[in-house]
Amino acid sequence: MLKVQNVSFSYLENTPILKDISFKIPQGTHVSIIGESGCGKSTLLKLLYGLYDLNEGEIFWNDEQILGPAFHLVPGFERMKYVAQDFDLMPYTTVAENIGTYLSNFYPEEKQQRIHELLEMVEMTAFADVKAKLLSGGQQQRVALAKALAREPEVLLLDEPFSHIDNFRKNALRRNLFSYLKKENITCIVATHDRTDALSFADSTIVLQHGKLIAQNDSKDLFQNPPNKYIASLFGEVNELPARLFPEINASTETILVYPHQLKISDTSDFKVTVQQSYFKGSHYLVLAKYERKLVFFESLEGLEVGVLVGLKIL
Ligand SMILES: Nc1ncnc2c1ncn2[C@@H]1O[C@H](COP(=O)(O)OP(=O)(O)OP(=O)(O)O)[C@@H](O)[C@H]1O
Repeated sequence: MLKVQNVSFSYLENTPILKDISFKIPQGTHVSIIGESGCGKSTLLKLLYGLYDLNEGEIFWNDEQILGPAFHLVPGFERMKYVAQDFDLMPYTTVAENIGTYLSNFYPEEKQQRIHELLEMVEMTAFADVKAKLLSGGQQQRVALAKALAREPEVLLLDEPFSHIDNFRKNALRRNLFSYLKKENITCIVATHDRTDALSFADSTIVLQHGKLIAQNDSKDLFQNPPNKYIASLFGEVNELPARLFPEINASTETILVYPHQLKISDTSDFKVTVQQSYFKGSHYLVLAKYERKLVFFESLEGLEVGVLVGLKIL
């Protein structure tokens, strides 16, 4: 169990970055940390790893306290691995050697076997003998992941781990990686801007806003019942509309949050919007429309002409 208790931190005096953060993460759980840029996601991961000294509070992995550089010559908690946004590879060393950095040379066959397994997992076998500096950003990111897993950590901390990887590889890699982590019971915490990391691969999600933890919940619950617009908007476009526009539902609040996929074109609806723009998304169009002076997003199977008036209801 990872226990974070009332943690506060600032890089500079009088500029608090994280404020009174507390949460618990059971072993083997996958958690995503989401929040707008600059809210403190990377900083939180660094604190969990022990890279900085806390101003207040405590962090424990089981019974062991995670302490910062004031207490350790080499910062970083040894049962964890942290993959930063800058990958931290040795540029003039091959991919295979980079992955094997933390593996003992005492058992060369086992070492080669393990490197081979990891190369396969991140689909980099063909690049085993290529020097890291010659790789693309996405390839470096995959090597950094493999390197972090070489000596299995108990906790894996990932900062935007798939940000440089193309969609096709990203999905395959995510499936491989997260099923491997589950099988090995490795706890994984991912700071991310990608809603798929949270929705498809995380058991629960922590939401930060201005350095405060404002929600920690099952990822699906947070998406389906977002407590506020900030949280809903981290998952994509969202409309905040007067509840009176939708007599078909019995809302207890004055306004309601509605995702674009929850709105449907209806000729009989009195809630009429004027189409401004249709954006093709592959399987559907995201339509931007105006209701009075407010922007409204909804989905449509067909692109709609600019200026057309359509009625909308809730699905
Ligand atoms: N080394 C540092 N010294 C001083 N301030 C810093 C340092 N690193 C980050 N900050 C500040 O701390 C705040 C939080 O930064 P952090 O990188 O944790 O945010 P983030 O949520 O990970 O952002 P992003 O999503 O853009 O990566 C920002 O205001 C940033 O400017």
